[in-house]
Amino acid sequence: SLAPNQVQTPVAVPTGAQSIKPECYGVFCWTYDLKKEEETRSWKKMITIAISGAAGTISNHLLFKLASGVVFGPDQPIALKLLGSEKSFHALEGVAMELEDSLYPLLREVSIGIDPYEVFEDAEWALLIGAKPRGPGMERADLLDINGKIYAEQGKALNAVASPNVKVIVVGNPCNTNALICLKNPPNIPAKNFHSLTRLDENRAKCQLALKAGVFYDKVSNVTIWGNHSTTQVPDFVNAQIGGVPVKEVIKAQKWLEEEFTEKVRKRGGVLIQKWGRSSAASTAVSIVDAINPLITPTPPGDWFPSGVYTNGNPYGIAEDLIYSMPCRSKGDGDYELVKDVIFDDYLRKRIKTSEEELLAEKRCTAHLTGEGIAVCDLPAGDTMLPGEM
Ligand SMILES: NC(=O)c1ccc[n+]([C@@H]2O[C@H](COP(=O)([O-])OP(=O)(O)OC[C@H]3O[C@@H](n4cnc5c(N)ncnc54)[C@H](O)[C@@H]3O)[C@@H](O)[C@H]2O)c1
Repeated sequence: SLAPNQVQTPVAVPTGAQSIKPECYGVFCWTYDLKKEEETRSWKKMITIAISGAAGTISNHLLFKLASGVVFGPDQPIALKLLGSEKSFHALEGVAMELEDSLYPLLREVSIGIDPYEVFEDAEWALLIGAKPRGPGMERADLLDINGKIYAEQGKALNAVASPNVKVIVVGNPCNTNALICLKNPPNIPAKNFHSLTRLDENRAKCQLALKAGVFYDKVSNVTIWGNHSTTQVPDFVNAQIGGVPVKEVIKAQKWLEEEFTEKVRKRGGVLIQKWGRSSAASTAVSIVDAINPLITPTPPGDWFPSGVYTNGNPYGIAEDLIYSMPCRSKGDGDYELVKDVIFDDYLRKRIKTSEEELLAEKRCTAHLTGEGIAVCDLPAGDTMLPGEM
């Protein structure tokens, strides 16, 4: 008999060579009789999740979380569609082999490929992680162009073959502008469905506030990361709470909050690279799970979560037509609404503006990829892109 947290292993029903789908991988090519299994348990309808950069370091942590059921639930069978680059195709096969060998009952299909028009077919979630790293001496404008082209193409592919209501989370950097480019290319997918990942920054901010206040992380709520996933981001201690009380009433150290806390969160990625020798991967994968979760579960009353979303009709006066991280609430249906009751002071306003200016400059620099004419790269002085996470 099965313990309550176990799921019965499915029985593969091979129905002959004709049932083997050419695009699938290994054991996942067998056709399972899902209908028959549904009679014995109450599984939901299978969902399809596409992941780009699937042979990369972040994905290597993320895929096993998705397959285990901790993200979408123990009654949610999934199909994984893994997109790699030509260079990473062999590694992608290795990833699929490891998924096979993990015997996850909920993982019903795995397919791998390098053509987004094939891999993104019917995707209901697209977790776009694949990107070129910023090489030594590479200018920011070059990185925006190289990765922007990848995201323009993937946006077009999503538009052509994914589910029309696909939810897209862009992780590959520079993730806000990549997400904007991606959403500009598919005319049929609502702009509201596109997110850039700032959940890692939120988690880092919560950790630092918990450390300073001497409480566990779960006491910290209402943390917003405003703006770009870069060193201009604004971790908001003005609206954040600890145990339901404003942070400023618990941590009575304004200078620490304004300077040390803000710098620590903004530069955490770079410091981690100095220690680890590579960019954060495990905690990024965890933060992708943490970014999906608030979209599929109702936000607890009074709380919110930040996400890089489209600034169409935002109540904060931030320039329209950007992907900018702002506080959101969700009913758990995959959609979200922006939070209206936030406090602004001069400190926040000024910094929110700086991040906005950076994103506007990134947008001008990628105009050729969004259909808005000739690109002009007047990026602000000082390298504000997260060191090493590029
Ligand atoms: N938003 C965030 O909070 C955050 C945090 C950490 C890292 N990142 C970013 O995530 C991205 C991935 O990081 P990683 O550590 O997994 O890198 P990685 O280099 O280990 O993996 C990236 C993978 O993407 C693949 N790839 C490149 N171009 C591709 C394309 N056109 N289509 C599909 N796949 C392609 C590469 O072959 C590689 O396997 C980077 O851009 C990094 O800067 C974002």
